[in-house]
Amino acid sequence: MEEMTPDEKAQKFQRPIAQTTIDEEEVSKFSALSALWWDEGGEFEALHSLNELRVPLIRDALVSKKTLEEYNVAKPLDGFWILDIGSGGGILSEPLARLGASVIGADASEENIKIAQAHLIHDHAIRDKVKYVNTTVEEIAQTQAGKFDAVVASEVLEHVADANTLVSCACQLVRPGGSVFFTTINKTRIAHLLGVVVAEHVLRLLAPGTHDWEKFISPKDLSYMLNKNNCATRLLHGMFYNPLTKRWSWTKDTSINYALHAVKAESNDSSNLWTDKPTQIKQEND
Ligand SMILES: C[S@@+](CC[C@H](N)C(=O)[O-])C[C@H]1O[C@@H](n2cnc3c(N)ncnc32)[C@H](O)[C@@H]1O
Repeated sequence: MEEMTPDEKAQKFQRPIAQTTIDEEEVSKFSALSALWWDEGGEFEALHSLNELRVPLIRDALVSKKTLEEYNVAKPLDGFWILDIGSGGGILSEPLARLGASVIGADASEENIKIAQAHLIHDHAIRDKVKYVNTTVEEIAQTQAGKFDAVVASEVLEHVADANTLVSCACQLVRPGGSVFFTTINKTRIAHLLGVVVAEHVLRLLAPGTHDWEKFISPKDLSYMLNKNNCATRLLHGMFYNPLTKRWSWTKDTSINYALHAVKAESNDSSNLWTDKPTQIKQEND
């Protein structure tokens, strides 16, 4: 894949923030599938099983291992405010609330929000811990800057009109010292072959047209955007989906799916961010 020159890269990421992250076609696609969010063996099966990786990843990044082991707390995320951007049917918001977090799930699709609310209402243990709102990250950023301990955008970056805007707003919304988490798809040839051609057209794991390779983003570019917004990448993991077992596992290989955790600087001093790059970024094959 062709590398951009530093000048091209700066131009690409320094353009003014777009008005909206919404790609209407993408949002309609998910609205049309909204009845299927909680069919655990259906269209969103891979998102349900992705919880096995992403929920512990978020928990362990926010709460130290020592605290988890020594205190054996049932709700380790008690007291944490988490914004789940592109929350869909609430597949990730709900387990985060079960760990004690107060969660705002925001989705651009009204249908998704209704499904998420309808599912939540039956769960007495967490129904007061989650609030779903039909809005975008840029709207929330106008009033809630710095209010969240963590902002999560899982499997969302590859569906928005402007990833740069989403990343910038996510970084505004998190408090200094807080965390941002992304899971998404790398912009590589192998990701196109397996993530689009095989997953959508051969194995039919996803509806054809679910993903557009043009919207995929490399961990390098994502880290660059985060750095520009005062957030330093702390952890980068590849994720592999086995279509036979329908399970995910962690892998060093970030060439297809990956998870990234970044932390916002405590002050506006970004002078140390460039030295904080994860070593695994050098290993990616894009
Ligand atoms: C692949 S789903 C991921 C859902 C959820 N994060 C999960 O992993 O279970 C992508 C979601 O992002 C939402 N979405 C797309 N563009 C958005 C935007 N600009 N702002 C907020 N949500 C958006 C879609 O409606 C859809 O629910």
